[in-house]
Amino acid sequence: MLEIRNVVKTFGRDVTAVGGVSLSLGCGLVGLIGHNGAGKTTLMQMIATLTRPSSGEIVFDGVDIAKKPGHIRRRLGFLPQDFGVYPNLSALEFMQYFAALKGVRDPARIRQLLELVNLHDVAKRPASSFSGGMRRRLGIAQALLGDPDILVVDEPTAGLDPEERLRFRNLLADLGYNKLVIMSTHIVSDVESIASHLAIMRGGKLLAYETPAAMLAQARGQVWSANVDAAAYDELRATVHVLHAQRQGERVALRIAHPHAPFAGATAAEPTLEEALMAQRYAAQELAA
Ligand SMILES: Nc1ncnc2c1ncn2[C@@H]1O[C@H](COP(=O)(O)OP(=O)(O)OP(=O)(O)O)[C@@H](O)[C@H]1O
Repeated sequence: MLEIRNVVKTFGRDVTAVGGVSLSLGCGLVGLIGHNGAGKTTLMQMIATLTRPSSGEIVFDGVDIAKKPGHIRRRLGFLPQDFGVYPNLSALEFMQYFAALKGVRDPARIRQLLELVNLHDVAKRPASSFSGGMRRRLGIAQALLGDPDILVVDEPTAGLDPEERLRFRNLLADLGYNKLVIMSTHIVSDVESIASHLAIMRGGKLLAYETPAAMLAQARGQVWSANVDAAAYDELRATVHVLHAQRQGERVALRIAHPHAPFAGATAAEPTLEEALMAQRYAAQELAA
C-alpha cells in the first residue's frame, strides 16, 4: 500500500532529520518507536504530505505522493502531536466543521464516529472542557471522517492517564484490522501488545522493522537475570549493561543485557520487548565502537 523509498529530509545544511529510510507497509498497526529527535514526526509529516522529502520517494498505491499529493490526502487521516480543539465548539460542532472542510455530507457518519470513540454522550459539551484522552479521541474521530485507508497518529498517548491510554490503544488496535495505522511513540508498552510491526528509529535512521515476536526471539540469550550482593553490584555496574536493578535488603535483583552469560550465576531470562530493544541498541553500539 505504502512504499517509503530511501527517504531523506534535511533542514538547512546541518540537520538530517530523516537519513535514508525505506519501508514497505500494508494493513496493520505499525508502531514507530524512537526517542525525541529520532525523526518520527518528520517522517509522518512527509507521509501526510505536510512536507516533502529532500530526496527519495513515498509511493502510495503506485503514485509518488510528492508529485500528486491529492492522491494520498483523500485517503489519509492525520492526528498531529499538538492537536488542539477550538474552545467555543462542542464535540459535535467540531466534527461538523471538519466534515464540511472534508466534504463529508452524511450527518449519520458524524454520529457513528462519535460513538466509535465513545464521545456520543458528551457530544454537546464544549471540547475545551474535555480531558486529554477525550480530546485525542475527538482527534481520531475527525481523522476518520473521510473513511481513510491510512491513519497517521503522532504520539497520541503522551500525557494520558492509564485508563485513557488503554482505551485509546484498544481503539487504534481495532482500526488496524482493515487500515494501515502508523502510530509514533517513545513508550514501547504503548504499542507492544497491539502493533503488527515495530519500526525502530534513531538519529533519523531505521534500525529495525520487525514483528514484536521476531524482536523478542532475537533478544533471547541476550538478557540475563542475577541476584548479587550490593558490593558486587557496584562493580558490575561499571562493566555490564544493567537494564533493571531492584534492591532487596543487602542483595540486588538484576536484569542485564549481554551477548552471552556475563558471569557464573547469571541465568538466561525471557526478555520483555523494552529489554529486547535495549539489548539490540547496546549490541549495535558495541558493533559500531
Ligand atoms: N523544521 C525544522 N527545522 C530544523 N530542524 C528540525 C525541524 N523539524 C525537525 N527538526 C529536527 O529534526 C530532528 C528530528 O525531529 P522530529 O521532530 O522528526 O523527531 P521525533 O522523533 O518526532 O521527536 P519528538 O518525539 O521529540 O517529536 C530533530 O533533531 C529536530 O530538531
